[in-house]
Amino acid sequence: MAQVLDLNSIRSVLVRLEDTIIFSLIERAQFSRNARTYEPGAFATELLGWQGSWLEWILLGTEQFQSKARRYQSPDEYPFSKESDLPEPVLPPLEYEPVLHEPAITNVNDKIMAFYTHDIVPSITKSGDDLNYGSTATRDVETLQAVSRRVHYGMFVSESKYRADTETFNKAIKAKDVKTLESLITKPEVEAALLKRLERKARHYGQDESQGGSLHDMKVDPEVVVRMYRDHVIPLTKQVEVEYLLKRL
Ligand SMILES: C=C(O[C@@H]1C=C(C(=O)O)C=C[C@H]1O)C(=O)O
Repeated sequence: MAQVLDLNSIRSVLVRLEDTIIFSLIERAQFSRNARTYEPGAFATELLGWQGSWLEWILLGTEQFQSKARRYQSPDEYPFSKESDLPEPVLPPLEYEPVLHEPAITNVNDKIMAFYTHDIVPSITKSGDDLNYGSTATRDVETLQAVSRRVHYGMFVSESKYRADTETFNKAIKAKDVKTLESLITKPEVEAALLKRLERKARHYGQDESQGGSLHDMKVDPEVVVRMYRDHVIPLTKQVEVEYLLKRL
């Protein structure tokens, strides 16, 4: 009998990542849109002969260095770059107690990159170009990695739910019944509480209590944060949960 995986402690990680993600969005919002950061073949090609975007170049370099520090041997970390482009760690492998079912692991970072660059960046930044391409890409990488951790943590949620009711899940998995799996993993009350908490946090962070008002430059629009979770983060987390279950047996 597989060991119980405590869903409440898993959910507390998701709550903590809300703060990380809101603060990383606030940091990114300090700079202009700097659309050239995301354009393949813009200045990154002139400068580096790199065919992708400046962000992709910075992301690859960051992930290659972090891969040497064993980042991607952790079961809650998934790279945006191709695994074949990442070097082996310089540190010896850590012996993790296997929690996730390895063949069921899925990587949806391409979808995270798409919604972040096409929807979120334009929603939290002022239009224009302030030439801060280094800071822009650095803040983008921090935000993308935090959102990636949050979405892929859905596999731990899924494993916990699976272990708590294996028989019910096995029936739906064997029937490839996606609708039933979606219904089994969906907790509307958890989602509703999360969106309310998120709105409160985003409204509060960046406030200067001593001045009684908000530091306008230190904030992101709480509605954008709520929309990001409602329309992208939560649906993608649930997709990860279902895709994980479909490959669980
Ligand atoms: C993450 C969970 O699974 C689903 C996804 C949620 C989310 O992404 O916030 C919240 C509740 C569930 O619908 C959970 O049950 O906590």
